[in-house]
Amino acid sequence: MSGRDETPWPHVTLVLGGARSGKSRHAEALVRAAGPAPWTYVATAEAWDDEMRARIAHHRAERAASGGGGWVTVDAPLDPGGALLAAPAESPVLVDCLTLWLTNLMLGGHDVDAASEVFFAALSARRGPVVLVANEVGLGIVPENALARAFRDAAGRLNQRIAARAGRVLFIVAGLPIVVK
Ligand SMILES: Nc1nc2c(ncn2[C@@H]2O[C@H](COP(=O)(O)OP(=O)(O)OP(=O)(O)O)[C@@H](O)[C@H]2O)c(=O)[nH]1
Repeated sequence: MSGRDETPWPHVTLVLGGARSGKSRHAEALVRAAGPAPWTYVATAEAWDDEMRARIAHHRAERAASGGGGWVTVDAPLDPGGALLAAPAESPVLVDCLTLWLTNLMLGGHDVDAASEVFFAALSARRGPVVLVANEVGLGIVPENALARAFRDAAGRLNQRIAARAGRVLFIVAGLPIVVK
């Protein structure tokens, strides 16, 4: 016995995929289909430079176009669990993306295990549907750099832990979903 809470999360969907695989678009559609607005978009990305600002503006415009004003965006680069708990009860929530959250934690020198437990507790407490987006980062060659290897391992472990408890897991390839669980 690990002593950890490992109860399942039937209300959680994990959407995995590589960069520009179409996972965000697919996840947004799942959230819109999961229940009426408001749909909470928990963003873990930070706009470090002009390219990222443009990327974020593009995503916001796409959500406005597809969601007709139904999306509420919450920035949570370090505490997506807090944003989950603050979202209206029962309403659908999207967290995009866990891998960037992990990056923020590791680059900021935070305790990844402790932060993960806080996030998992928030997932357990939530009743409404939650869609989590994460990158599948381990399909390429082994990185030469130790930090990149540690990151790749941490991302894979996080995905496994969430997939084990999520009610549904999808892998998006070239815009198309493969049902994993
Ligand atoms: N801060 C902030 N970030 C956002 C917002 N909308 C989207 N993002 C971020 O944009 C990122 C996803 O965009 P991309 O990097 O273009 O997606 P991708 O993972 O390469 O491609 P796909 O697999 O096609 O989704 C996520 O990390 C989001 O957090 C927003 O309104 N505010």
